Amino acid sequence: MGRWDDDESRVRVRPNPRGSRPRTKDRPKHEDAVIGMVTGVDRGRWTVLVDGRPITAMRARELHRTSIVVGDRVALVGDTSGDEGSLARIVRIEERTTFLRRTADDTDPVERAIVANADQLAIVTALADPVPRPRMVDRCLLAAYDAGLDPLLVLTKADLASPGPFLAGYAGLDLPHVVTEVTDDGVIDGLAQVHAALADRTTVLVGHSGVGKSTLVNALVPQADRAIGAVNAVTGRGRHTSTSAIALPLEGGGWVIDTPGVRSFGLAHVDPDSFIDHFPDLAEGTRDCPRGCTHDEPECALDAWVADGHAGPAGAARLESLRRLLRSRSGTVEDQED
Ligand SMILES: Nc1nc2c(ncn2[C@@H]2O[C@H](COP(=O)(O)OP(=O)(O)OP(=O)(O)O)[C@@H](O)[C@H]2O)c(=O)[nH]1
Ligand SMILES: [Zn+2]
Repeated sequence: MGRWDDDESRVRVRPNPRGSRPRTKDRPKHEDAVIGMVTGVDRGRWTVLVDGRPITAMRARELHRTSIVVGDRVALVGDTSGDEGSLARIVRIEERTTFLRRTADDTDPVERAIVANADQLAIVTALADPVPRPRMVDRCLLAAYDAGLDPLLVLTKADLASPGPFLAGYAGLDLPHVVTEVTDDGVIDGLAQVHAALADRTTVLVGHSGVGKSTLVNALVPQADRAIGAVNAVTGRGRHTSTSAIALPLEGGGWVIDTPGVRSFGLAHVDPDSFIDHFPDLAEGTRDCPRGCTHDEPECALDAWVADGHAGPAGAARLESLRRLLRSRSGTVEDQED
């Protein structure tokens, strides 16, 4: 895995793996609060959108170090005018429907919260230059399933390589995907399909450097600079100096959440016993496994099941991928591929 940027909130692992309990105890105190959505976070200041109006806010003392991330719905009190220099106070975080997070690596217990309330994870992968990394994609898929987000593959640079071979690796999964390429006149072919896949949804975009994610975000949200301007007015920092997530509104409805600092997902917060559930193309093959099978042991029934062709031609690679993730998670090997 690559290096990590630390510009995200850190939270300690909690016993509840879904871990997004709202704080309800101080609810009656703030009946006059207004509710907004967090669209950006930077150095202890949150940008919260209320009725289309960006408001700068700080975290109320009573929330202590509770992490508040992009996508969170929060209650604001104090100066909620959004006027220059004004500062509101976040006094409550509404219950989260989903919570995407990661750890720095597969054995590090410190979680980084990434995004709340998203419903889709778009894994942006170039078909060439840089070459696709199926293991990295598998890791993202696992993180998406675990967080309760629907995965979407966005395959870029189709002008350089055909999507067929890469998609064949996922034949057993029937993953939703869109394919794009920048044409000679600078237009993105496939952009309409991307728009359709994102419409009215809150989609987190992740991808390695150079896959064409910025190209895509700029095409999807041409007014991105203005939207980002709201954040800059608050922090005095430009987009390119910030590595934290930012939510951008899509014209027809829905949100795109760009995550410049996130290149991969450490999975220390995910129970290894649940990994197999996040490989739906393999899960069925565990019926004949011995009780308590880790699926990375000689008695595992998956080998025979995959060899019999039940998981299709991609089965062996997917099983290998599952096992590499399991070994990386247990700390026996480091996953060098991503
Ligand atoms: N051939 C080809 N090149 C593309 C395509 N999309 C983007 N690129 C190029 O790929 C390079 C990387 O694109 P970016 O959009 O900057 O990639 P990124 O994923 O945002 O990378 P970072 O900015 O490093 O995070 C640029 O030179 C783009 O012009 C495409 O569809 N085909
Ligand atoms: Zn097994």
